[in-house]
Amino acid sequence: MRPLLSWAGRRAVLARTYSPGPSAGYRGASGAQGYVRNPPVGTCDLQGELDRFGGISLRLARLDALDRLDAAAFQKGLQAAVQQWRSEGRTAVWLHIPILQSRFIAPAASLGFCFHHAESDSSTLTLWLGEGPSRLPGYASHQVGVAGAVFDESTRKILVVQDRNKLKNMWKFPGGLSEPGEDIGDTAVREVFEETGIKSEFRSLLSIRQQHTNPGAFGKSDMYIICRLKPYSFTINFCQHECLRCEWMDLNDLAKTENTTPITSRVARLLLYGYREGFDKIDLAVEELPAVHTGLFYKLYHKELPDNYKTMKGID
Ligand SMILES: NC(=O)C1=CN([C@@H]2O[C@H](COP(=O)(O)OP(=O)(O)OC[C@H]3O[C@@H](n4cnc5c(N)ncnc54)[C@H](O)[C@@H]3O)[C@@H](O)[C@H]2O)C=CC1
Ligand SMILES: [Mg+2]
Repeated sequence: MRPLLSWAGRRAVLARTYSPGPSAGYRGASGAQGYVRNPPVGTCDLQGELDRFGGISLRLARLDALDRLDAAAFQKGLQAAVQQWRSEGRTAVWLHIPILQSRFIAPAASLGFCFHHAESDSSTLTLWLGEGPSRLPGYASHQVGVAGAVFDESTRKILVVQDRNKLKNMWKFPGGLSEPGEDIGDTAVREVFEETGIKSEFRSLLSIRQQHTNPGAFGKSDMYIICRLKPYSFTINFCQHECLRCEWMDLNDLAKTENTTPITSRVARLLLYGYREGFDKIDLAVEELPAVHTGLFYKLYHKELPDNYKTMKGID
């Protein structure tokens, strides 16, 4: 969550606080423009940035003096800062701690901060200062897995694998977890290639499964998305670490076999229906559209609109 302020604007609202120093005259400067020169050695200069929700973001990586500070002095400084931010009516504190400064996590927790999330090199803790229960948004609630149903219309064969790491060896579609910033279709194509050696291209999205407290999702929920892919190579060279078997199987056989998972069986029947009646009956196609607020682009998946609805011509 980045403040929507220019650097000059942000400087104007920096909330600067000092813990009580040994000598007189060093008090916490209140007000948005507070400033104190030459803070005494051993004190803690905690500058935060105001966000658009009235919260303070405190990034320890940007504070040079912290290298020489011990946990107790940090706790004192943070306590004074929180007190001041509370009196100024701030709603929350976001505390970003680089992994090498993790000694500051426990002092923050003792003041009521809780973990919000962690990345490989940092953690973020929050403290709600506003009225009533916290309105801060939680972190990620799902992991996203994507599989590719690679279907060759000319032979009516579908690409299936058996997972080496499962207790029961059932046929399923190759797939795996999406990487940060990766489009759903790109995950399907990448995972299919990594696991089977088959090259393919994205055609459509076929189904979405949501499952809570999935054992492989570190306590989070799992979103498992199956895409229809079209192959453009056919020689299997499967990954020995992940797969036990890999085959091109007749789609009818996959739709009928009991040696598969319920979701694979259901999607096999869906594909059979699309193959016979037209894929427009089952496909969620993708289109890229511009986002209004960010200027970025996103992918929208939905059933194809009839032409007259695309143009809205001849529609009341
Ligand atoms: N119903 C179905 O047909 C199935 C659906 N899924 C879904 O597929 C997605 C995940 O796909 P996967 O193929 O499992 O992921 P993946 O293809 O991204 O990674 C699987 C590989 O990661 C490694 N790995 C995973 N956990 C590990 C651990 N704790 N320690 C060491 N290595 C580990 C192993 O090498 C494993 O073979 C999820 O969304 C899941 O719900 C998974 C299995 C069956
Ligand atoms: Mg996999």
